[in-house]
Amino acid sequence: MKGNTNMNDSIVPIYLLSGFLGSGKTTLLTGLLDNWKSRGLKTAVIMNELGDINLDGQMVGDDVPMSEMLSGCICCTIRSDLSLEIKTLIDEHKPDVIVIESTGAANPMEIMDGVTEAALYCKIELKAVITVVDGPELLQRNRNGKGKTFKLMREQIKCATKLLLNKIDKLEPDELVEAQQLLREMNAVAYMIPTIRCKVDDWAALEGTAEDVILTSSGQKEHEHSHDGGHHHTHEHVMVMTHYMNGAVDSEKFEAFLKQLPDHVYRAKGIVSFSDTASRFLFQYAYRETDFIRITPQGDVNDVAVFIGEHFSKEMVLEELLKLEHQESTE
Ligand SMILES: Nc1nc2c(ncn2[C@@H]2O[C@H](COP(=O)(O)OP(=O)(O)OP(=O)(O)O)[C@@H](O)[C@H]2O)c(=O)[nH]1
Repeated sequence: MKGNTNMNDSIVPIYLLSGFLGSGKTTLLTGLLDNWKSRGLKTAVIMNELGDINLDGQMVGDDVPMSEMLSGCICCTIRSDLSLEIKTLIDEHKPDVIVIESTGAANPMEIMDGVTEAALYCKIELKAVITVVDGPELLQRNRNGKGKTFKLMREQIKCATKLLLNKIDKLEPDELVEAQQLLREMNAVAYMIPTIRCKVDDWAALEGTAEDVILTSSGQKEHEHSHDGGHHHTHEHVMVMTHYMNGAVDSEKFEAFLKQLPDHVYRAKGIVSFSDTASRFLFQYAYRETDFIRITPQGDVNDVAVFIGEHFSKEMVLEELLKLEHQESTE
């Protein structure tokens, strides 16, 4: 903190990133960080993952202060700690801006409460709730029955002040119109932009003003999620499986394994070492698509695979993984 003469009298803007699992929140975070950095702003990040390790953190540079809230969802287990996290980040790092990336299964209303609480003892302002929407997924979930997951998606859309309709490269023109209309029905006021890989040209429009947060958060009254007595969780049907890898696996066999995951696993990611390449990879899987990025992990990071889905067989996934590991150790 030497030489930091920041009086810290200014109000620290907070941005909340929300969106369903795999919609593109981390992709957007990377863009926001680059943008703020290029303007000389120091950003701090609060990340929350459902599961016990934070993989998205690997995508954030060493120079960005980051606080990780793991094992659970900000809104339920550690909601009151969120305000403390915010205060600690401000005291220790004096950031110009804070961004909170919430787990895809979180209800942003609860996180907004935590941010509001923090405002009691530090100078912060929730500037925008940015919800990233997976275009194809929205249309599909809207057509095929409207279960709990769809409800959660709608909550995230409803309380947004900024909506990114993402993955439009996977939509036909008429589907794009349909998705835009659907978003407008759910949220008539938010600023909305269609994007591919969350690419935004007008960052200023995304940063927005505080007024629109207040405007939409008044919708909170309609919101039935209660933490007293009933304790309804909007995401109790979401399952997570974490497996720490026991060794390297073959890259092609691993990719084939990902592509054959049960339908109910809608998200997987992790860090793997391949027996046929020298470096480690961050892998991503969302809706039948895989993505591999070569990485040099920060600090001591284990090889691990995390699977998120609704009621899938953890045993079956584990069995397949062990088979892949075993094949390599015996060859
Ligand atoms: N085709 C396509 N793929 C995209 C687009 N945006 C993101 N992706 C891919 O979708 C996957 C998920 O993106 P992330 O940014 O990690 O999504 P996320 O919301 O942070 O995921 P979680 O943190 O797991 O909830 C990655 O493999 C991205 O490369 C897009 O516009 N089009």
